Amino acid sequence: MSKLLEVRGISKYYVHKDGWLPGKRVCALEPTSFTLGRGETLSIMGETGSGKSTIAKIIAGAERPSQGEIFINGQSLNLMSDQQRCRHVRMIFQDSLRSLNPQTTVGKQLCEPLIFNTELTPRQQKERVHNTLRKVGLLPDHYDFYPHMLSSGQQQRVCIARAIVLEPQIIVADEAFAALDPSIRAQIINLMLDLQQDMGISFIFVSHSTEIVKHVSDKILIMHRGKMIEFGTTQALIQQSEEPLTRALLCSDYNYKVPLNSTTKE
Ligand SMILES: Nc1ncnc2c1ncn2[C@@H]1O[C@H](COP(=O)(O)OP(=O)(O)OP(=O)(O)O)[C@@H](O)[C@H]1O
Repeated sequence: MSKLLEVRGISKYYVHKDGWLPGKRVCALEPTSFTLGRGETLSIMGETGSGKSTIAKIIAGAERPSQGEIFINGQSLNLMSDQQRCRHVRMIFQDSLRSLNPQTTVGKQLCEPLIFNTELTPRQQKERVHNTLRKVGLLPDHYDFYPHMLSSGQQQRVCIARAIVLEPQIIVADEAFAALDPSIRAQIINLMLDLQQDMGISFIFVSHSTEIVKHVSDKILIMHRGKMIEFGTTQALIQQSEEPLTRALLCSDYNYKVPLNSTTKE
């Protein structure tokens, strides 16, 4: 599998602006490195506050790392414009359904990334959006619908359409499907896997669901208090890991309690 993404030593410190200790530096992510191949799926697991979303946001460009660098096809993301980065990596957020604008039609919302990031003419934009709607199992007619005219499953498909309309190489989904009804969630995950097959997209999922992680992942990264505990293929981690946290997250028959003081290091 050819290397698409290389994450090299990224870390993140936040400085508290208010609260009890203004000015205090908090380490959300210690230097972390891993790679991902084209068309592969990586899941990031770990308890709350362990740094999963921080990794996701840094890869998607929503946060800057304090240190380290990320390469896509050997090209540093630091040296790319926002436009270039958008064409490589797109993110589906936890509250993606709420990120749809209720006052704008689906078509206009899907055209927006094309207007800002491509040279396509309005006619080509519309054509690309129609094709993208078909790819996610919607109809070209949905172009003129407003979000409230769609079911939650259809709205989620619009969010996926918005992520793939620029034909990125990587999609980062941060707990994007957790709030969905289980039957819709299964359909949406199968849709993502079909898109991966058709378009060769690599996925990075942040997930708490062992079942989903085992079903979709080629590789898994386990986080604890801002530190990478383990990174490896799904099979290797399930069959060979001796890390208590990995086994607790992946093997339901393993009984391990995450220490109560397992908040992020300061
Ligand atoms: N903007 C911020 N300012 C200060 N601290 C932050 C900020 N964003 C995240 N943190 C802290 O960094 C740590 C890691 O947060 P992160 O959101 O990456 O965790 P997570 O593993 O995704 O948690 P969850 O599963 O609950 O979403 C947490 O302690 C969090 O409080």
